[in-house]
Amino acid sequence: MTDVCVHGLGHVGLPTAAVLAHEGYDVCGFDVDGSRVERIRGDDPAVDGSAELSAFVREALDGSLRVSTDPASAAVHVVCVPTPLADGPEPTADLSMVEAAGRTVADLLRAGDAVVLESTVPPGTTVGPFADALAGSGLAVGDDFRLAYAPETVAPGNVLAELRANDRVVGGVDDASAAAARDLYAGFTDGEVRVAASPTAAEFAKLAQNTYRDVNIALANEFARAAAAYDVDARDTIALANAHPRVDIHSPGPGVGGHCIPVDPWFLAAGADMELVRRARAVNDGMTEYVAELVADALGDRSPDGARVAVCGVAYKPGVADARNSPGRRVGQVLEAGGTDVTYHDPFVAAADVTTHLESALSGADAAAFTTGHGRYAEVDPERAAAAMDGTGAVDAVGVLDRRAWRAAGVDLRVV
Ligand SMILES: NC(=O)C1=CN([C@@H]2O[C@H](COP(=O)(O)OP(=O)(O)OC[C@H]3O[C@@H](n4cnc5c(N)ncnc54)[C@H](O)[C@@H]3O)[C@@H](O)[C@H]2O)C=CC1
Ligand SMILES: CC(=O)N[C@@H]1[C@@H](OP(=O)(O)OP(=O)(O)OC[C@H]2O[C@@H](n3ccc(=O)[nH]c3=O)[C@H](O)[C@@H]2O)O[C@H](C(=O)O)[C@@H](O)[C@@H]1O
Repeated sequence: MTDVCVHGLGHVGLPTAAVLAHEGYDVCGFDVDGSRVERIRGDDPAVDGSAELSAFVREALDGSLRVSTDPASAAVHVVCVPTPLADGPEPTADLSMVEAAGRTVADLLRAGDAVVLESTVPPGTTVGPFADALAGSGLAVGDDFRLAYAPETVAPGNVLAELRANDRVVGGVDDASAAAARDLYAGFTDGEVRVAASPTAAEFAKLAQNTYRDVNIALANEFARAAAAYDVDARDTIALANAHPRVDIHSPGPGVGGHCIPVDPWFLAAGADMELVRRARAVNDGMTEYVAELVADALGDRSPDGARVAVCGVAYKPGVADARNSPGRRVGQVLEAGGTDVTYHDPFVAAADVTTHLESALSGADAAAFTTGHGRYAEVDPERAAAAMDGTGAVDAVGVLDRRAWRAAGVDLRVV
C-alpha cells in the first residue's frame, strides 16, 4: 500500500515527493503529463536544472518513491498542481487543475484518508471548489476524511534547502485535519509548523506574503522614479533608509517576474476591494515602459528604430534559468515594437534567441540594458564592454554594475 500520493510533479511536487520518500514514506508521485514522468525517470529528473535536486530525486527513486501517470490510493494525498491566471477583464485564478486533481482524489478516497492542498489558491478554494470536487467520493469532509490546506513557500533556486528549513502554515477543516497536516510537515521540516484557524486563513496568509513583497517592490520602484526626478541615487538612498531598524524597503528593478509574485496578488484582489494591491501591480508592470524609455534615452541621437540593443538578463531573477514573466524579455519586446534590433543574453536561460556569449551580445551594440542581477554581470570588465560596443549608453535596471567603474570607462550609464 502507498502511504502518500503526490499529485503534480513540478517545481513543488517533485521535491516534496522526494523529501517524503527520504522520510520513509512509501510515495507515489502522480503526474498527468507522461513526458514529465519519463523525464523524471531519466538522467536529469529535476525540473529546475538543479544537480543537487536531481541527485536527491534519483536517490528517492532508488528507494521508496515511484512516479507514474496512474494515481494511487493512499493514506495521504498531497496536491501540488498549477494555478495559473485565467484571462478576463481582470486576471483571476484558473482552478481547473485543482478541481481536476480533486476529482482524481475523489475516485481513490477511502474513509480515514487525509487530503492536503498545497497549490497557491484564492481564499475559500479548499473549502469551496476543492471540497466540492472531493464530494464526488461520496464521503463527508471532516466526518469521513481529513482535509487541510498547507501552502508552499520555497524560493525557486533554493527549493531543497527551504523545503526543510522554512516554517509552515497548515489550516484544517477541523482539529483532526489540522493535526494530520501538521504531523506530515513536522516530520520533515526543521521550521515551525503553525496551525491557522481554517484552510481559508492559511490560504490568505500565503497570498499576503507574496502580495506584501509585490507592494513593497512597487514602493521601491516608485522611489526609484522619484529619486531620478530629485537627482539622487535610488539604491544608495534606499540603503540609507534601510539602516533604520524598522525599515525594509525592497529593491527597485525592471518589473516583477516569475510565476508567483505577479500572479498571487490577483488571487487576493479578485474577491475584495484592494485598491493598493491593484495599484502596486500597475506600478510594477509600468517599469517595463520606464526601462525601455531609459534605453531609448541611452541611445542619444541614435533613433531606437534600427538601433541594436543588447538586453542582458532574461531569467526572471538572478541565478535561475526560469524565464517566466521575464522583465528583460518584456523590455526587449517594447524596444522591438519600436523597430529596435534586440539581442538577448543570459548565462542560464536556454532559448533559440538567447545567447550565452556576452561578448557577442555586446559587440556592435548601440546600447546595453542589464535586466537581471546575475553575478556574471557584476564581473564584466567595463573597459572591455565599452570597447566591444558601438554606442556609449547603458542601463542598469537591477543595480548589478559598479556604477563608478562603468562611468569611468566612458559609459553613459542610467540606473533604476
Ligand atoms: N514553483 C514554486 O517555487 C512555487 C510554486 N507554488 C505553487 O505550487 C503550485 C504548483 O506549482 P509548480 O510546482 O511550480 O508547477 P509546475 O508547473 O512546475 O508543475 C505542476 C505539475 O502538475 C502537473 N499536473 C497538472 N494537472 C494535474 C493533475 N490534475 N493531476 C496531476 N498532475 C497535474 C503538471 O503536468 C506539472 O508537471 C502552484 O499553485 C504554484 O503557484 C508555491 C510556492 C512555490
Ligand atoms: C514572499 C516570498 O519571498 N515569496 C517567494 C516568491 O518567489 P519568487 O522567486 O517568485 O520571488 P522574488 O524573489 O520576490 O522574485 C520575484 C520578482 O521580483 C523581483 N524583485 C524581487 C525582490 C526585490 O527587492 N525587487 C524585485 O524587483 C525579482 O527580480 C523577480 O523578478 O514566491 C514563491 C511562490 O509563492 O511561489 C515563494 O514560495 C517564495 O518564497
